[in-house]
Amino acid sequence: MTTSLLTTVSAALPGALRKLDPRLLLATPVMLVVEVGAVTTTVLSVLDPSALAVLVSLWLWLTVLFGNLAESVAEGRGKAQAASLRALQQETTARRLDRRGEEEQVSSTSLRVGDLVVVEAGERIPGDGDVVEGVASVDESAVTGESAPVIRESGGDRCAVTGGTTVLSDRIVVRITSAPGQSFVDRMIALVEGSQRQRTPNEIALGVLLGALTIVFVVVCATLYLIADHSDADQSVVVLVALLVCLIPTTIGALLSAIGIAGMDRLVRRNVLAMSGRAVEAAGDVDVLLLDKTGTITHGNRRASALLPAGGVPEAELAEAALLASLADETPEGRSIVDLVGSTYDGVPAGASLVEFSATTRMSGLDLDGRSVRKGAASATSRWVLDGGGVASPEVDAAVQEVSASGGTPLVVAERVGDGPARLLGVVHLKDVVKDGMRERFAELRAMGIRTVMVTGDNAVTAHAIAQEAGVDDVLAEATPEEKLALIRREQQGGRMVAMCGDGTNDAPALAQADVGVAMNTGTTAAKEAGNMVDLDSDPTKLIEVVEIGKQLLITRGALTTFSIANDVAKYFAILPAMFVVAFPQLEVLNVMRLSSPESAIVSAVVFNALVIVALVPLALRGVAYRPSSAADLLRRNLLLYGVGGLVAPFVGIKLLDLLVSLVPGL
Ligand SMILES: Nc1ncnc2c1ncn2[C@@H]1O[C@H](COP(=O)(O)OP(=O)(O)OP(=O)(O)O)[C@@H](O)[C@H]1O
Ligand SMILES: [K+]
Ligand SMILES: [Mg+2]
Repeated sequence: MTTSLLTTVSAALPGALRKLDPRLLLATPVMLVVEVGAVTTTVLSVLDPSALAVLVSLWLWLTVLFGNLAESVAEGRGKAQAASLRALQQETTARRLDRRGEEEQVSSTSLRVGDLVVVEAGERIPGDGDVVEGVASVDESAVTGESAPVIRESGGDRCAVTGGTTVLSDRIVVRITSAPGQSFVDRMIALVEGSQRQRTPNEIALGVLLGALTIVFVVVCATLYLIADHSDADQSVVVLVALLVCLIPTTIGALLSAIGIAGMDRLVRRNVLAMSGRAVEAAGDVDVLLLDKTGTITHGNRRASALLPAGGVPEAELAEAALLASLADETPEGRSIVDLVGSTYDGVPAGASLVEFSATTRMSGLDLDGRSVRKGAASATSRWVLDGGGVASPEVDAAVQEVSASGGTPLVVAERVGDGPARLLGVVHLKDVVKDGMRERFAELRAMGIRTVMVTGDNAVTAHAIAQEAGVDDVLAEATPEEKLALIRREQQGGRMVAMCGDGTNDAPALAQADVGVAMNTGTTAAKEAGNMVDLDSDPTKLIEVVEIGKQLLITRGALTTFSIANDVAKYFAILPAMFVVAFPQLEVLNVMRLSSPESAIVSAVVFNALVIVALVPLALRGVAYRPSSAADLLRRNLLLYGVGGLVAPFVGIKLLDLLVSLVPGL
C-alpha cells in the first residue's frame, strides 16, 4: 500500500513539477494566485528572512504542488493502458489492392483513406476500415479486452474493423476509412492519457465562480491591509498573502481537473470511451434512453431460417425469387438467404439492374429481362405489389404475423413479369436473438427513473415481441432514420435529456443529435463517429454505469465545492481574531481558538489549507459514494455532510497544527 502510493506519487511528480509553469496554471486562476503569492513571499523571505516568511513560502509552494500532483496522478492512471494500446500501432505490411485488383506490399503507415487491403487468417488489420468483401472472425481482445472472437462481415452493421486487431479465420477485403494518426486507437490513446480533455461548460462556469470569489478575497485582503495600516495593527505582506490563500477556494481549485479526469477514467475502466466530458455530465441527468433493435438489443446476426410460400406458389419458385432478389444484396441478411437457398447462379446475371437495400425504402432486389424481383419489409413490399396491380395474399399476411409474433423479421418476396400484375410469392423468416440479461438491466434503468424506448425499422408486431422479451417500456416501429431523429428532437424539446444506443449507419443522425450517443463497438464507422461514446462491450444497458458515473461526477464536484467554500469561510473566523487581537483587544471574545500567537495562527492555517488538498485527493479520484436516490435527497445529504464538515474541520485542524507549529522557535 505505502510502496504503491510512493510509486504513484513519484511517477506523477515530474508532471506535477512541469505544471508549475504559470502558463499552464492560467486554466486555474485560483492556483495561479497561490503561485504568485508563493513567489512574492519567497522574495520577501530572502530580503528579510524570518521563520514566518520561510515557512509560509514553503507551504504555499507545496499548496500549488499538491494541486498539480492530484491532476498528474489522475492522468497517470491511463498511462499503462495507453502503453498497451500503443503496441497495436506497430507498423505492419499491408496487402494493398491496386486499380487492376493486384496485390502490392506497402507499409501500413502509407495507407490512405479509400485504399483497399486484403487481410487473411493470422494477419493483423493494418488500419481502421469497413469490410467490403467477405466474412471473418476477428480477435479484438487487444482493444476491447473481450477474448471471444467477433464476426465482421461486409454490407451490414457489423462491417467496421479496427486497425491493430487480428483476423482469425477466412479472408476479407477492407476499405480503409481513417488516415494514419487519426485512427480509433489513436483517439483511445489520447483519451486515456487525458491529453484530449476539454473542460465542460459546467466546469467552465464553476471556474468563473471560483475566479470571482478569488477577486473578492483579493479586495478583502487589500482592504484589511489598509485598515491595519491606519490602526497601528501593521500586518506584513507575508501575512496578508497567507490570509488571501487561506480564503480563496484553493481546495476545489486544486482538485477540479482531477475530478473530471478521474470520471472519464472510471468510464474507460468499464470499457466505455467518452469522446466528450460534456456527454458524461449529461449522462448524469438522462431521462429517456432510445435503442436500436438489431445489433443493439439483439446480437444482430439476423439470418434467414425458413421459407413460407404464398398459396399456390411452389416453395421452389419462392426460393428462386428470393435467391435472385438477394444475389446482389451484400447485407448479411441478403447473404444469409443465398446461404439458405443455395446459389444456382454464377454471380449476378449480366444485364441485371440492381435495387440496393436502403433503410428508407426497406426493399432490395433486381430487374432482369423484363422481370422484377423484390424482397423487403411487409409494408413496403405489399405497397409495391398493390402499385403494380397485384392483390394481397391471406397466406402471406398470416406468415408475416406468425414470424413477427415470434420476434423474427419477415421479409416478403414478390415479383412482376413484364406488364402483368405484381405477385406476392411468400415470406422469408429472418431470426435474431436478444442479448442476455436485457430484462433485468432494463428494470434497473426503470428504477433509476429512465424510460427505455426501442426504435426500429422493423414492423410493429416484431418490434413488440422483441420489446416484450427484452422488457423495454415503449416501442417506435417502422421508423426511418428521419423519424428516429425527429423523436429525439421531440423529447429534447420537452426538456428531457436523451440518450441513444445504436450500431447502424442509419442510427448515425440520431446518435449525433442525442445528448448522450452511445455507439456499439460492433457497429459501423459512421455510428462510432456520430456518437459521443463508444461501448467496447456493445452492451446497451451499459448506460446504467454511464449514468451512475455521470451522477457521481456531478455529486463529487458539488460536494468538494461545498466543502471548499465552507472551509474558507471557517478559516476567516478561525484566524482573523488571532491576527488582530493585539491591536484590538476587544476581539479577545472572538478568539475562541486560543491560538498561541498571530504568527503561529497564520502558519497553521496555511499548512492546514495545503494538507486538506492532500486529504481530499483520494475522494476526488474515487468519487463520493453514489446510491440511487432523488436529486433533492442527494443535495440535502451533501450540503449537510460536506458543508458542516467544511465548517468544523478548520477549527479542529488549525488548533491541532497550532500546538505543533508553536514549538518552532520564532513563532
Ligand atoms: N437486405 C434487405 N433487403 C430487403 N429488406 C431488408 C433488408 N434488411 C432489412 N430489410 C427490411 O428493412 C427493415 C428495416 O431495416 P433495418 O433493420 O436496417 O432498420 P433499423 O431501423 O436499423 O432497425 P433495427 O436495426 O432496429 O432492426 C427490416 O426490418 C426489414 O424488414
Ligand atoms: K483556501
Ligand atoms: Mg439497425
